[in-house]
Amino acid sequence: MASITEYYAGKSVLITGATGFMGKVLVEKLLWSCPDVKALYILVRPKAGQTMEQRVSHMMKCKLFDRVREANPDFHKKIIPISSELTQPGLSISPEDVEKLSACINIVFHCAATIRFDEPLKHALQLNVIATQELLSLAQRMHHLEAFIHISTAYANCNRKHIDEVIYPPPVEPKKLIESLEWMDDGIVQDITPRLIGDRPNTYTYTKALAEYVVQQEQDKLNIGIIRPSIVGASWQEPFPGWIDNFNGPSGVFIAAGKGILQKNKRIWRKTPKTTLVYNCTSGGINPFHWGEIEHHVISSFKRNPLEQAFRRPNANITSNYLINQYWILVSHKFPALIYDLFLRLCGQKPQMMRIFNRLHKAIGLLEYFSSQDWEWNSDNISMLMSQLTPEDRTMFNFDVRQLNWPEYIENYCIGTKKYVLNEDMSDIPAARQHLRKLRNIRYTFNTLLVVFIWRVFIARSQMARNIWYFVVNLCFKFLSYFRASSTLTN
Ligand SMILES: CCCCCCCCCCCCCCCCCCCC(=O)SCCNC(=O)CCNC(=O)[C@H](O)C(C)(C)COP(=O)(O)OP(=O)(O)OC[C@H]1O[C@@H](n2cnc3c(N)ncnc32)[C@H](O)[C@@H]1OP(=O)(O)O
Ligand SMILES: NC(=O)C1=CN([C@@H]2O[C@H](COP(=O)(O)OP(=O)(O)OC[C@H]3O[C@@H](n4cnc5c(N)ncnc54)[C@H](OP(=O)(O)O)[C@@H]3O)[C@@H](O)[C@H]2O)C=CC1
Repeated sequence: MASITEYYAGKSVLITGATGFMGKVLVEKLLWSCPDVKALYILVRPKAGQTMEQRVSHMMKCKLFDRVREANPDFHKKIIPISSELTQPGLSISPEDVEKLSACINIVFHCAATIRFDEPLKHALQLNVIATQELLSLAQRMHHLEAFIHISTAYANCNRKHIDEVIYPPPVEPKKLIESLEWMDDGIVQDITPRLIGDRPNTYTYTKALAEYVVQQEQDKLNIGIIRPSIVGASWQEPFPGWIDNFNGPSGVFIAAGKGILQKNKRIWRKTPKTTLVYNCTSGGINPFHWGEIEHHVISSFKRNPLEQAFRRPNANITSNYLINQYWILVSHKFPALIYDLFLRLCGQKPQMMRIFNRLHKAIGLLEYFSSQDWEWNSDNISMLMSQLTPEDRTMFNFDVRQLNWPEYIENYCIGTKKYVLNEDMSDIPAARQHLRKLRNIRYTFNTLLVVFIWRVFIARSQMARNIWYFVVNLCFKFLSYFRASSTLTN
């Protein structure tokens, strides 16, 4: 049997979403571990004032590609950008490019998607479902296609508690939904979205479920693999530990905790985990790690490697109690934010803390569905795949999460958010630690003054408080006298 590296030798691969988080990692891994791959065709659109070429050249300068660049400075020659806007008919690929792709592509990886939880349904449907259909049509024109790999999510079927490696019936027939939404204006679609998505939390998981069904419909014509990762954080080992470039999933929450703008958090649990080619890529069933443990390691990691200019000391206590949570939001988030914004206003600067907290609460609200429930994923196909690999491939393409040391992973993850998401320098850590010590002293001083103030107010108003106070002071005095007398006798 050919090894994976041998299999890719001389092959041409088409990748959508190559400029995204997962796509970039895939491009890097293919270039590194399959150096004889013939070409990687990537569908890219112009964006944010940058042409397709500028975007690709910028992407290839990313630190992620350091080892590939070092091994082969000409690696960019294997990357062939194809202009494509996935929301347009025919993916807006030129007829010449369609010809080219039809003639040479052997494997397709479909990573592109909108992963926003608050995406309007029409747009999520357009990108996650209709564009997938278009890509499948294109794939059918490819004369040498061997596999179509669709990247889904382990949460596509999050309305179920036990998720097998099968395609479940879709919540609605995609074709009918597409036809109905076509004539509706955005306002109507927004109004009926909650009814449509039903027991799913957002348009993302809903449209990803529809996309799986759409892909499965082509299984008689194409060799299809559906990959369902759960939550993808920073890189584990390759190309180096801790690489991450976004705030998605839990990363934004980690950063918020590290910056001290997440003092208390809602309760989080975690207990994660056959048509033949669906792969649930989850870790909970094999190497579980609970949100409570994650919290502990994230906080202690950020105390060792603090982020710059933290608002408060890293913290995030998990609570399931709604009232306690609301209390901490008020006391630990809103009140300090208000004071800080007032301070900024007095200094003639624009207030910003309240805005950051509101954004954070919105993000946490959207994540809460996932962080407060348990799912059980069957991952037999993943285990089977692992057992079929040669020992060399198992090392080169290591996805055995049993070997993952969670505390070490979380440490690298946190350092990765500091270095690659926030672009902070590791040499600033001593200054950041000094800043945390200053924050701790401010907190102690503030708390002491607060206690003294409250007590003084209380004493001034209540005879009973005064009596208790005199009783306690008297008791302390007596205890001290007794202690002094007994120590004089002993001497
Ligand atoms: C230390 C305590 C830890 C204890 C553990 C606690 C963990 C709790 C968290 C649990 C997380 C559970 C996560 C489960 C997720 C499962 C999902 C399924 C898996 C997937 O398929 S992955 C894809 C998931 N998709 C996402 O994660 C995207 C979610 N994001 C959004 O939908 C939007 O970004 C959001 C949150 C609605 C915000 O939208 P908007 O207000 O329009 O802002 P922008 O997106 O334009 O961003 C503006 C600006 O803010 C930055 N940003 C984005 N998100 C965050 C964030 N969470 N925290 C901080 N900052 C964030 C963004 O980069 C932009 O910055 P610019 O500089 O570009 O302006
Ligand atoms: N990250 C995670 O934790 C998980 C991700 N997944 C899945 O993995 C896949 C990739 O996710 P991830 O890399 O995190 O997402 P990103 O948001 O980082 O990347 C999305 C990619 O899709 C492209 N794209 C979006 N809209 C268009 C468009 N209209 N035309 C052309 N390209 C477009 C983006 O291009 P551009 O740069 O031009 O915007 C980008 O390359 C998705 O299918 C997602 O569902 C599944 C589980 C977990």
